[in-house]
Amino acid sequence: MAALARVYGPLMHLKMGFVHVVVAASASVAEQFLKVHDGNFSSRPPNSGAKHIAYNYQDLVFAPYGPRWRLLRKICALHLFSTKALDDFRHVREEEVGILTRALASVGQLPTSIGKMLSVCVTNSIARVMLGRRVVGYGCGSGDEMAEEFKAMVDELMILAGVFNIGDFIPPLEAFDLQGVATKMKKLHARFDTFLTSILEEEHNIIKDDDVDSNIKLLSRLISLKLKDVDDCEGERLTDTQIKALLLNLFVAGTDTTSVTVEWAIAELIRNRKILSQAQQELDSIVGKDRLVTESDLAQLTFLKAIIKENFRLHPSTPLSLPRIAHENCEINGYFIPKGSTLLVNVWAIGRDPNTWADPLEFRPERFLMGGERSNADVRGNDFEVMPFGAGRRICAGMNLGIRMVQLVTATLIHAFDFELINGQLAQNLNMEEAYGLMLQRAHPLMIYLRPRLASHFAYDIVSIQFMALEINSTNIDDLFSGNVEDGGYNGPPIVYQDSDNTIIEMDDEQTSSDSESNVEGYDADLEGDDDFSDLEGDDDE
Ligand code: HEM
Repeated sequence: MAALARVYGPLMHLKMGFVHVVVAASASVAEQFLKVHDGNFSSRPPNSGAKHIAYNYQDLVFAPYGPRWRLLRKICALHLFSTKALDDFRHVREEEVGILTRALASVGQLPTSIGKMLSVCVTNSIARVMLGRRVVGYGCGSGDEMAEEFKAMVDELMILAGVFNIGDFIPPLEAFDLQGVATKMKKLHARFDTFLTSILEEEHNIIKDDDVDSNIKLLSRLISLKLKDVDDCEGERLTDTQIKALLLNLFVAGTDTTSVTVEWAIAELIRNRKILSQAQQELDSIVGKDRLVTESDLAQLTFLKAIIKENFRLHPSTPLSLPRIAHENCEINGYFIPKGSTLLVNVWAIGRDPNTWADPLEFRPERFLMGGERSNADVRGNDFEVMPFGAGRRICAGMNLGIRMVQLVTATLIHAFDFELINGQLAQNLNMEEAYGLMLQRAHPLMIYLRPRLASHFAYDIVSIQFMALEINSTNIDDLFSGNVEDGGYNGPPIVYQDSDNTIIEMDDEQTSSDSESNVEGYDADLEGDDDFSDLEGDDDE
């Protein structure tokens, strides 16, 4: 599509089956759609994934713009992604990144598929916040059925989401399900629903048992919001189905987007050694070599943040963002856009547009530093030249969490390790090919050796855990500390903790062992409403 735009211009019309698709491929055209005409493009087009997997549009990602979307979005903005909510769970992310670091350090001389490890770290960070438990382990061939099932479902969902389903573009053929996509989606939905229903039922029981601490988990908070009215949502109330759909969204939208971004960043840094050592110098001077990076260090890591922005420019994890649909006819840059057209914003092409960026294919974080060509540019939807999270009303709901996680994990990895390619491969020959799909995956997963570079006792042997704040149940404590790969838990040397009085506690062996029917509503039912959420979004200013 980027190549087509070079021939046909930054505003293109494609006819895909019965569907009119318009593609925006320059910053100024994207601004027209996502700022000037954002209200007209604030729903997503109908699609089989939303229907068969996402509880028939009962989720946040695909809900039509209207009261249901507003309710879910407000709940997320206030309870999940506000600065306060993110700060409350900062320790969980730091602990999970600490566990990742330990796991990577314990791999020793073996090559590591870094992307897989990153995915486990991000998934568990979200799971512990939402559910109070980890759901995937670092071990392979895990004996933990739930973890195995979860991982298999997410992998299958990613494959199905990337399939070009003919029925979505030629509606009369939808019923025939020529590729068998809808059938696979329905089966996958049933598995997800069993998984999510059991989690929800368990949580309902805990709340009935009057567990005072359970409200720490965000899932309990969501359940407690079920009976409450939320302003401007026209009496729409949260249902169990919507809670399950939201959980599904958070795991699917929040995990691979983040881990894939970090994997690209590490690949870029391996190819650009000078930039890597400049970042390591910054980290050594601000964090030192005796501990891991924390979220409170991030504000001071100016160069690291420029690296992350440059990486978002070149490797946005959803290269065509998520589609939108025109609610009414409109005119953009003199072109008539008919009602019902699908909008794709080519975020990938915009980030590489030679009319905007000097040497667009070069990895040059300095462009985002003082005196650089885009020193003030941000990636939060205000600058249309670089918008990995989209923009406007439907901008990524988890953006603040995504940015924090990408910054923290990338900073920790480059601070704690040096990287070496396998088989004596030269950095300049590293294959940077991209795979086709909804998500911008690497065609060749990054395989590397990791060489620890910090004082080992502090950085790799101590994970500072505040026991009081931990929300993991007993089963999952086993997973977390298990030295047994078969359990799907952490497999490394004994973990030493520091309690709140800074007393070092070494864990001994004993301690270390171990309604799926959607509430179907007319899709077009509630496209009205005109809200600006700028006041509600977590203001996670750098
Ligand atoms: C590097 C990390 C991430 C990237 C690059 C990313 C990117 C995006 C993009 C491009 C969109 C579509 C925006 C639009 O239509 O304009 C989106 C939507 C969304 N994202 Fe993210 N995302 C990331 C992380 C997360 C995380 C961590 C979560 C939650 C745990 C999340 C949850 C969502 C949700 C719920 C939506 C739908 C919002 C709506 O339709 O109102 N994302 N994301």
